[in-house]
Amino acid sequence: MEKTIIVSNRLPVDLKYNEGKLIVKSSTGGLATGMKSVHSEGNGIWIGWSGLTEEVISPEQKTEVNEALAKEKCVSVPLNQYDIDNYYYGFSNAALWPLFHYFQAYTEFELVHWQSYVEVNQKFADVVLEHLNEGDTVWIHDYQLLLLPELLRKKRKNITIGFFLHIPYPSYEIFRTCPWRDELLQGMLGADLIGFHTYDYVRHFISSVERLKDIEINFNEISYGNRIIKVDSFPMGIDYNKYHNAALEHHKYPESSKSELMKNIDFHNKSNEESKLILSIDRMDYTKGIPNRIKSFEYFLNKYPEYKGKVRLVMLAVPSRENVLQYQLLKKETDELVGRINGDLSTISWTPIWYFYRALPFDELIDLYVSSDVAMVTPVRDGMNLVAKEYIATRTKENGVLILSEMAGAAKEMHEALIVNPNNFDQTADCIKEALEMSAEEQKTRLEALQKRISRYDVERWAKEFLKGLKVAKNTVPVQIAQKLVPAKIEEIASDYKKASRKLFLLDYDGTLVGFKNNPAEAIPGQEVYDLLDQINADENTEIAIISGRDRKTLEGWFGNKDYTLVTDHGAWMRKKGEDWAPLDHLKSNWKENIRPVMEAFTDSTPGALIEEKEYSLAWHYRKADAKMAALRTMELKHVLKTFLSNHTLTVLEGNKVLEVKNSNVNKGRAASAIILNSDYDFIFAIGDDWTDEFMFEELPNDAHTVKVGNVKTIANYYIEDNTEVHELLHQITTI
Ligand SMILES: O=P(O)(O)OC[C@H]1O[C@H](O[C@H]2O[C@H](CO)[C@@H](O)[C@H](O)[C@H]2O)[C@H](O)[C@@H](O)[C@@H]1O
Ligand SMILES: O=c1ccn([C@@H]2O[C@H](COP(=O)(O)OP(=O)(O)O)[C@@H](O)[C@H]2O)c(=O)[nH]1
Repeated sequence: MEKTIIVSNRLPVDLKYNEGKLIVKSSTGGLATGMKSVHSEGNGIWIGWSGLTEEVISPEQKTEVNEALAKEKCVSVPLNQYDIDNYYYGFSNAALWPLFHYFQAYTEFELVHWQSYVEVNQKFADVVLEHLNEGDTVWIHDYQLLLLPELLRKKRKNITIGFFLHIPYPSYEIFRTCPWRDELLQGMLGADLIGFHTYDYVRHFISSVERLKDIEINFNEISYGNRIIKVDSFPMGIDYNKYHNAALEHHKYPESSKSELMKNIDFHNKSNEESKLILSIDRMDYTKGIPNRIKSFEYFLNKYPEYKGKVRLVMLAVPSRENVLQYQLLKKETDELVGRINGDLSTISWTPIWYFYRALPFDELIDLYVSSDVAMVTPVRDGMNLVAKEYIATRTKENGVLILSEMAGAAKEMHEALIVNPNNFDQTADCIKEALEMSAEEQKTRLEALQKRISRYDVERWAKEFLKGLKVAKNTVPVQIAQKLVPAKIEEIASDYKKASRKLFLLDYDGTLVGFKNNPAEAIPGQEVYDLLDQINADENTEIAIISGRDRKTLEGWFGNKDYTLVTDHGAWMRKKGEDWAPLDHLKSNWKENIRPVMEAFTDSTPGALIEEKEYSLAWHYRKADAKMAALRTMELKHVLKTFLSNHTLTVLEGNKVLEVKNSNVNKGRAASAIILNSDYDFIFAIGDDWTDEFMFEELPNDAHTVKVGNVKTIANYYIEDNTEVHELLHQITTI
């Protein structure tokens, strides 16, 4: 039976030995808590690290551990202390984590960490491969396993692999600083579907792939090798009912079964009629904005002193990655801040901040969520943040206000929260006041909208959507690969030609009828070209259309006296056989004033590059430039141009060693359509060598014969190796 294998660094259970006894606990963290419900329902397994290193368990304990995990449908990847120090604390949490959260100054790029990251990803691959059967789906999670998709793909070409990144994907400018950026991207590209929480992360990822890998991307589809990789946004949800129902249960607690924490909260509530609780829950992580939150709370108390004695910040910070220096420093900073503020402001009956440095059991978490009037979720950067959603799910009495940082992925879906910039203490302080004073009616309206959305897009829906997307991605086959044009097929085409009564040849010029020259002006038609075309054109009922990116003047100079249809500027102008030149559309060209300086700047810094100005387009040629430098500069120019053009009906066309900006509603496809419109050709043959010719192939009827010059990706039916074969091919078709 086919199954889904979930793979993540951490298993949904955390194992510990206490005085020789094995303790099995749920892991904290959004990933573990979120995926748990998906895993428990499926028939698959979850592969990850158990939390115990190889050194601390005896062979007998190892068996006990594996049995305990098997009961939970989990399989462990054996990791030793070296792995944990270098792969987990090292590369994952001292390089990738700060880098992807824009904490560049905290980022440590150590070769030994990287080597261990590679080794451990291989260890994960080995365990997955042991459990993988034909037809299985593998869903890999998060930044600790960026290399795993490719490692699996190398061994099993046909399996379905999904990858989801739970943390932000940074802008290219940040990502490029990583010395192993190419390897990381290569690793991710082993997947069929790559998911992120938000479209911003999707955008950044695509931009990195475009700039570093120079591969073709069409909207959110990456064509890589002979596969299509889809990239999409899937905002993760929570197990809404679990939190909602637990909150309903909470309201039914008898006095006697209340936790110590709950008794303290009750005491606080009774101490002052107007007393309010503000909640803060996160792992102790510098991305969560804990010091900023404390400082803005202090700022609030000083700006609005009437709240002193009435409002408390309850802060739960869960210990996390304590071996990493920056986490230790953060703990110290937090302890000191809380100590100073409590020391400065406390009274006999009031402590402004209640601070817990530990993980709480689920029931006590619910106590906190349910008892808090306001939740402050103000990370400085966060992939999603599930605490924000959990708080909303527990507000069964339709009251409570969420203050949410705009830097959390969750802010993209939770507009009804009070959205703040966590670095703006004044704004945050005002938001705290607004939250505390918000009318019951407004609280209800905002909560209802939030609850509706969070309950609909819960974790189950998230997983379903991802798995559905994965299926679609797997079934998206790359555009058909053209077949080599063999002699038998040429004969078939020739026979069609012979039988037909109205025939059309659509011929690209550069790279097809003539070979490529370093200087475009030198690619003039030789006598051989004229003879061949004249011979074809002389055939009864046969027409020739030269369909080129060249400008009108040039083509007119070469073929003006011929009885052919001429299309220039990629389709901006056409001279139909026996007619005058006419534009295909009414086009503007004043945009050139803005684009020319950009191209000039790139020309200046790329020796050998040149600008060709045409009536309705600007082309940047780099065929004479150094290939390596040109590749880099082209990529940059393409990005700059695309950014400039996003609001215009302009497009950047990538031809053979040329980037061309032109009106997007002009292309060879539209020109080809205009030629065949209202005509009754029963034989159409089209041939071209570059990207711009694809539009022409696309627009032609299915029974047209389409040939690409060069064995590259194309939607043409056939290909020939290179342009030296073109003349002979045309000759054969028309004379056999
Ligand atoms: O495993 P740890 O090193 O102890 O860290 C806990 C988890 O933290 C991260 O969570 C992220 O995933 C959440 C769910 O998608 C998201 O809401 C949050 O914004 C992220 O920070 C990390 O991505 C996980 O791999 C860790 O297990
Ligand atoms: O004592 C605690 C505190 C928090 N959490 C859970 O930890 C997760 C934190 O996820 P979030 O997305 O907010 O951040 P992450 O820690 O994954 O970066 C949430 O599901 C919390 O309910 C927990 O299990 N025990």
